[in-house]
Amino acid sequence: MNPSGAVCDQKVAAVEVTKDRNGIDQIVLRNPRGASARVSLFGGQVLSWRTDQGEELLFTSSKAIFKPPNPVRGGIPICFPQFGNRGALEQHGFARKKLWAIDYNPPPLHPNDSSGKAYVDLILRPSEEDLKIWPHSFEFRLRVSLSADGNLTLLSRIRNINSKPFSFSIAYHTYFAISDISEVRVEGLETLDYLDNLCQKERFTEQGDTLTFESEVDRVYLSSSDVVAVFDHERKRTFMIRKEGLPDVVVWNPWEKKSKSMVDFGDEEYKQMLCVDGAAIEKSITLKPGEEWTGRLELSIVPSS
Ligand SMILES: O=P(O)(O)OC[C@H]1O[C@H](O)[C@H](O)[C@@H](O)[C@@H]1O
Repeated sequence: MNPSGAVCDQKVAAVEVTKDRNGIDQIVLRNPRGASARVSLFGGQVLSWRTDQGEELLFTSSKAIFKPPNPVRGGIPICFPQFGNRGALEQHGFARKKLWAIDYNPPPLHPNDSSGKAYVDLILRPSEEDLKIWPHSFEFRLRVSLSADGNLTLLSRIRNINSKPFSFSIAYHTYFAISDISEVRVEGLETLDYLDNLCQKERFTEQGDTLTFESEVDRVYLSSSDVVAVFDHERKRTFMIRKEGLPDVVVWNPWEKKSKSMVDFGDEEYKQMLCVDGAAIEKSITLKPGEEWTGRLELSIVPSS
């Protein structure tokens, strides 16, 4: 481990700690081919994921507000312990607005989670304030890693260190950068039931073979398979989303009207983003005292015709 607590396999990868304009640490992960990822301690949020050609794969709004306590509009905000307004907490819970810490001594993981990867271990523990609004002691450990082939993995371990059970929801609210919303399609959600946030969370069944976009979409697909694909015809590439412990998939594009009502969204920028999240929302996860939940999201790209 280097003095920062960020870790890498020295032979193949590099990890660097920098500060953002607010003095908050950011960790830059690099692989030997030149792919990179950048993670902020604010929110434990991945803000950038680039190919070895330097091409950004995650969307960040040109009007994103980089000043805490606002979460950054883009990258991969973590919604925890609540998704959206499905509960008594603020929208998407508090984790995305908290300062996480580097975890210098994480409990061991499988060697496959480390070897050949650049990675950093982060931890979030509740503050006194958090405990007032959500009275459950937890440890949320997050490992963000970049593999030699440029895949980005977010591995979460959430432990109940309280004396009573608690339940939570979680989503990795992944803003993919796309060529144009009218050029993409999502596969892996066909025939699934979904809850439509645009219709008071009413339940519908997906009828199409693939999902394409012509207007605002704000849905939670239920119990999907562990692989979902976002095809971008114009860029001739496909994002592969592999997930474990995350049964649901959020699909969100605000379209023109809603994005115009958001102060941190640039004009027409809704065309260049699509959120497809690995999530556990409909059935919240319950942890008994001492229990731990593990969830994994792995993102990769493959060329397509
Ligand atoms: O603006 P935010 O709080 O970041 O939420 C952005 C979006 O997140 C999810 O996709 C919700 O389903 C949407 O209803 C919400 O608009």
